[in-house]
Amino acid sequence: MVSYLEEKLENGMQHRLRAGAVGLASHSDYGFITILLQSSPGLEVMRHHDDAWTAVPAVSGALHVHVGDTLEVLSNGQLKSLVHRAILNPDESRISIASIHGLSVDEKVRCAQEELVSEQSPEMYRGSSFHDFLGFLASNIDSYKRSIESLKIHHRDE
Ligand SMILES: O=C(O)CCC(=O)C(=O)O
Ligand SMILES: [Fe+2]
Repeated sequence: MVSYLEEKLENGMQHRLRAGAVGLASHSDYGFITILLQSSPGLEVMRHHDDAWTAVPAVSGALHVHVGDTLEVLSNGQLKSLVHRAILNPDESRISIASIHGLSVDEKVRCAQEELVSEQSPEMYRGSSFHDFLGFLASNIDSYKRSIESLKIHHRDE
């Protein structure tokens, strides 16, 4: 059993991949905000205005904070969640710690109704919970779809 595990783990080791390969595929995080600490470069974010990938420098002790899907839903799209990914570097080991902040598993979040929804500005996303998100992941395991796309409400005049 040990050799079975060793072989599987060794095959899955990311250092076997070429430099610059994507280690963690493009995604946005569930939750309101993510607070992330990286020990060396690797994190890349997609710029909102032109979708270009931009490396986030690893500054010792600096925390990187970004908006997650739940905050996009809560703000009715006024704040956009950040698409990001992690790139491999076979010469340097890298540790990243991501702390993703959300509500309890069955708590559905939808946007603030009275403050943000009107005839001119209709609700843009269906409410959903972390439980719903896990269900989405399980049924889209082989695709790179973002769960927030599945929450968008399509209004008739769009
Ligand atoms: O390793 C990284 O910098 C990214 C980690 C990440 O995106 C995540 O855990 O959601
Ligand atoms: Fe992430």
